[in-house]
Amino acid sequence: MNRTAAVSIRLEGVRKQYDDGTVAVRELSLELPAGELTVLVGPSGCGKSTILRMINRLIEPSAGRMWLGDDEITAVDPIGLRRRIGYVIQNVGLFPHQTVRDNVATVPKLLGWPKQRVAERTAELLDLVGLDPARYAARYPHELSGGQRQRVGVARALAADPVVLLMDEPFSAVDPIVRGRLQDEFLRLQQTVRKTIVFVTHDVDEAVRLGDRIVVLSEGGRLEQFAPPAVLLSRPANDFVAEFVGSDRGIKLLAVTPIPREGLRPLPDGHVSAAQAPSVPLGGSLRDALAALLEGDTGWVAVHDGGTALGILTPEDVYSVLRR
Ligand SMILES: Nc1ncnc2c1ncn2[C@@H]1O[C@H](COP(=O)(O)OP(=O)(O)OP(=O)(O)O)[C@@H](O)[C@H]1O
Repeated sequence: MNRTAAVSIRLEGVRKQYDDGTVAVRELSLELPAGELTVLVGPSGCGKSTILRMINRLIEPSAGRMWLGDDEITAVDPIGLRRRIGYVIQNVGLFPHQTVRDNVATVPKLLGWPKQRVAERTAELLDLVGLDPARYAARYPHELSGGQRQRVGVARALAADPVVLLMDEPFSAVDPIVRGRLQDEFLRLQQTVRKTIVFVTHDVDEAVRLGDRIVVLSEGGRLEQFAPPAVLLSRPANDFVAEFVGSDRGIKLLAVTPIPREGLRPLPDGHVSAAQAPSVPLGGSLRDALAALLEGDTGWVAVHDGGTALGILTPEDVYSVLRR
C-alpha cells in the first residue's frame, strides 16, 4: 500500500493577499515532516484553507516559496503536482452519477492504469477504509451514509498513492459519534500508509486526537505555535494558544500523555501479578491509568506489558508525569 515514500512539505515566507486586499496569510514559514500528520488549527478565517490550497496550487501564493520534498511547488506543472497530492474536503465532492468504484478509480483511470490494476486497487482501498467492496462498490453516493461518503472520499484521495494528503475539515459534516469512529479508523489507516498529511480543523479536540504535530494559527495565517499535542497542552506558547486550546487542557493532556516506562514504583508485597489489581497496558495513556485508578480501591494501578506487571502508578505519579 505504501509504495511511494512520503516527503516533507516546506513553506518559506509564504504570503497570500487576495485581489480585494484581504491578507489571508501574512508570512508563514513551516516545515512539515515526512510521514507525519500535521494539523492546522485556528479560528475561522485564519487562513487554514488558503494554506492547503496553496500547497496544491488551487491558489497561487503572492510571495514566498514552497517545496514538496525537493520539488519547488510553484515551479512544477500544477496538474502533475495535484496527481501527487490527495485532497479531501468537507462533504467530499464525490461524483453523484458515478458508483463508489468509479469514484475511487478516478485518478488511476486518468493515469491510464490497466483495468485489472484499477479494479484491484479500488477493492484494496475500500477494504482499507472499512467498506466491504462486495457490498458498497456498485452503490451510488446517495446510497451511503455521510460517514461512508467521507470514507469513500479518503479512499479516492489515496487511490493513486499520493505522496501527500491534504484534508480540509473532512469529518466536520458528520455527527459526533460517527466523527469519533472516523477519527479512530483514520488513525489506524495512517499507521498503515504513513503519508505526509496536512489536516485542517477548527476543533482543538480533533487536532489533539489526530495530530503528530499541531500548528496553531491566528488571523492572517500568523503562526502562534507549532508543537506536538502534549507540548501544546502543557506549555502553550502564549495567551492566544492557552485560550484557544481551552481551560480543560489538563484533561486533554491526560489523553495524549503516554504511561511512562521508566520510574514506575515496584509492585506492593503480595501482588505478584497485574491480574490481582486494577491495571493498564503500557502503551495506554495517563487518562486510562486514572480511569483504572478511580475504578479500583487500591490507590494505585499496575502497569503491564503483555502479561508482565512492570510496576505501579499512584495518583501522585500521574500528577508528576503531567508536570514534567
Ligand atoms: N477568494 C477570496 N477573496 C478574498 N478573500 C478571501 C478569499 N478566500 C478567502 N478569503 C479570506 O481569506 C481569509 C482566510 O480564509 P480561509 O478560508 O483560508 O480561512 P479558514 O481558516 O480556512 O476559515 P474557516 O475555518 O472558516 O474555513 C478570510 O478572511 C477569508 O474571508
